Amino acid sequence: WKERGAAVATRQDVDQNGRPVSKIVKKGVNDFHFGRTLGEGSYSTVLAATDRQVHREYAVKVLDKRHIIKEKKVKYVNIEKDALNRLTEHPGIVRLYYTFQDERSLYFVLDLANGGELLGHLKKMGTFDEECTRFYGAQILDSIAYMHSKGIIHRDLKPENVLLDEQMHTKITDFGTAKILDIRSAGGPGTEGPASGDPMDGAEQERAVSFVGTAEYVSPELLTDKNACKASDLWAFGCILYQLLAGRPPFKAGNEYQTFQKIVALDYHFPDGFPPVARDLIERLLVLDPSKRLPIEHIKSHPFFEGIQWGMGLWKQKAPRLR
Ligand SMILES: NC(=O)c1nn(CC2CCNCC2)c2c1CCc1cnc(N=C3C=CCC=C3)nc1-2
Repeated sequence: WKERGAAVATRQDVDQNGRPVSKIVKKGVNDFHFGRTLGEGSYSTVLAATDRQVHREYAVKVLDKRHIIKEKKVKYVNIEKDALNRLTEHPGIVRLYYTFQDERSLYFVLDLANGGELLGHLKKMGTFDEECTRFYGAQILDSIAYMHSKGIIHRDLKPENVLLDEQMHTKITDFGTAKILDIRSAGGPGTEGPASGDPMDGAEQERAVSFVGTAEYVSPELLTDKNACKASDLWAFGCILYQLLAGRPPFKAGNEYQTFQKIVALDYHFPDGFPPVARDLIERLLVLDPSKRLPIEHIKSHPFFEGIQWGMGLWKQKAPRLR
């Protein structure tokens, strides 16, 4: 694996004349004390780890080289690393600090989210109230907006991949199934979306061509024409909002195939008492035609998010007590 773009650690040192110098030091596995297992994948294990020099906790994702090659996942590993290297300046996304490798494994040194998964807290509570749904929904949306501005589609957004840090703020993780769009549609000056602001205009630039995702949150376009686009993340976002308030995802059946049938038929219902303003927003996200889903800027100004302070204020404020 080429170590490209990975940040390396620097250590403040002094030269022979006592002048401060920054020395590039490459961290290695011996620089960490490994602790509990946080998660396991088909070719990776994520462990809590403490950097022995600076006594700081991280999550270290250990990827087995032989497994990656055997399961033909080299492309996915490089996409994950490249995606994470593009997403280093947002509080709502697990940050990759640096990578290193040894003979057997690759190591991704990442933010540790000590608060566990949003899904775990939802299961404990049953459902979230509107205030909590508004706050967590806003943080997730703000992170999606940042990802999309950097030309990254997550493609597997779900409550299991929304982690919580010590302040109970969200951190989105697991970019192993992300899609990196070409620079023209990444966002930023000169690559703004067309006048309509519709995330799907110029769709030929924004389409990705491979199948990924978790059944309950997969968008209809991924099932019908195998194409993911930025609006596919907004479909998953609509499913997450519904699940926070209802305590279950909108599309769930006895098996994956039946779940897929419900999705492409838009076969879902709101439980009695579901908050009407939230229902209005979700109905504008769970739309079969991706080009007709509410674009992010319109979601932010929807009445459901009234009172949300978008931008850094959202990340500085105290998280509401879960109830
Ligand atoms: N696949 C990953 O990159 C990844 N997987 N995990 C653990 C998973 C457990 C199942 N649900 C999805 C996440 C992590 C990361 C990134 C980096 C990362 C940082 N902090 C945590 N923290 C956790 C704390 C308690 C329970 C689970 C995870 N976990 C991870």
